[in-house]
Amino acid sequence: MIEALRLLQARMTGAGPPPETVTETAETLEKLAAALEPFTVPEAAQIVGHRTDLPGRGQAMAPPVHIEEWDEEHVLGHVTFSRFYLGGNGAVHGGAIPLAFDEVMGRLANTGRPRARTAYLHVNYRKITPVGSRLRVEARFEREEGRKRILAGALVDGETVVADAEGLFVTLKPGQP
Ligand SMILES: CCCCC/C=C\C/C=C\C/C=C\C/C=C\CCCC(=O)SCCNC(=O)CCNC(=O)[C@H](O)C(C)(C)COP(=O)(O)OP(=O)(O)OC[C@H]1O[C@@H](n2cnc3c(N)ncnc32)[C@H](O)[C@@H]1OP(=O)(O)O
Repeated sequence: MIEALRLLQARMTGAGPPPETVTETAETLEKLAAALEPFTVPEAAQIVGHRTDLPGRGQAMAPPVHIEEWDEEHVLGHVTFSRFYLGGNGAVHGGAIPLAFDEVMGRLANTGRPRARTAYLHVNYRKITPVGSRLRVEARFEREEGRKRILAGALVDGETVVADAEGLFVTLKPGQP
């Protein structure tokens, strides 16, 4: 279902369909939304966001980062930004890149350590990030200072770093949401 939605997002973004196809598509989507409505559940019971075995934990919003290596110190993976993530002129939207970093660095920050949330994410856009290219995703745990965890990440196209990031993740106090 999530894979199919991702495909739909990409196809819809890239489409210039005739009015009758637009109407038909909208009706089909409304029917699908209505079919799912009776199955609305509390957050803890939903599938999306909880499937750590799926790219982006099953969130169709998050770019589909495929994790290849993952331990307490580093994460390695790859991602291809589909047409859905297009900003303009073949480049990925600047807001989609932090989504990928937050997902990967947030997951790393929360691996083998108490829960932490993103306090900041500083992203450097070094080159345009091309839509449709398979990119390497890297993240590493840099250091810990009390409740603060500093992580680094990079998005690499071949040998070229297209974006890199520093993230601060702060350990949550008991009872902190
Ligand atoms: C969504 C996941 C949730 C968390 C994970 C849960 C379970 C994990 C399980 C599996 C994980 C799998 C995947 C995870 C994938 C993605 C995770 C994404 C994570 C997120 O996407 S999460 C959403 C966005 N995130 C927020 O929604 C945070 C909103 N915010 C706050 O909740 C507070 O703001 C908080 C808690 C951050 C800090 O608040 P606080 O009151 O507890 O602590 P305080 O302010 O005292 O800061 C303590 C020290 O950090 C320094 N400090 C703080 N902020 C700073 C900043 N911006 N710049 C520079 N320094 C800063 C202070 O200066 C002080 O430093 P010092 O001690 O040296 O003075």
